[in-house]
Amino acid sequence: MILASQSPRRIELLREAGFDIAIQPACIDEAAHEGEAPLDLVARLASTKALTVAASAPEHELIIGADTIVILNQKILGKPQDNAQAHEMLRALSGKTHLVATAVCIAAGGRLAHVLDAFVDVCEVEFWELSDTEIDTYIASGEPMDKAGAYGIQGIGGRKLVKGIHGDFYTVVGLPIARLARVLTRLNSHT
Ligand SMILES: Cc1cn([C@H]2C[C@H](O)[C@@H](COP(=O)(O)OP(=O)(O)OP(=O)(O)O)O2)c(=O)[nH]c1=O
Repeated sequence: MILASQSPRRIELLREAGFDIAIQPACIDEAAHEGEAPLDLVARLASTKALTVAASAPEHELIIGADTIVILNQKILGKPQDNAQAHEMLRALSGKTHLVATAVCIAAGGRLAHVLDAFVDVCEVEFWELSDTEIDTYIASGEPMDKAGAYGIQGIGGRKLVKGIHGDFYTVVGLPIARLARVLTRLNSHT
């Protein structure tokens, strides 16, 4: 099985769940298309990652692609480019409830690479009201930089910013592992 992702969190979650995976990140253009809905974008990116790697993978190999986005008032918050953008995102999330969507796509490799299964899992996350000092202290920790929405629920973010969640914690981290494990078990029992 190949994970088409460089995310250390996804690698760790799959390995901890007992899956033996090889890593082959897919470098793709993650920009949204004009007028594309957030859930359509996240699903497209997960399947593009999986299919890009699947095309050069061995026949019958399973490839997993995933993508995570943060959605506030129908708008997508990606990864911040710099501290100023991280501040802007965290200011917008302060005191509000947003959605985190993680799309997962499982593809079969080889010349006839194709999608075997795909789903989007959504979790609701509520933030405490944040002061500018709290935001700047959090940014100074370095945690926001490689993360959608400029926070990590698994780190300091979860201990300082998050008031509550409704849904799967691991969807926010980047991979709804329990749901994915069920799909993989079903697919493996068919092969
Ligand atoms: C909201 C949130 C996001 N994130 C992370 C999950 C994802 O790794 C990242 C979103 O970026 P993605 O583009 O989904 O993934 P990635 O760039 O890390 O890896 P790849 O493209 O190779 O698959 O944000 C957290 O780790 N914790 C959080 O609480």
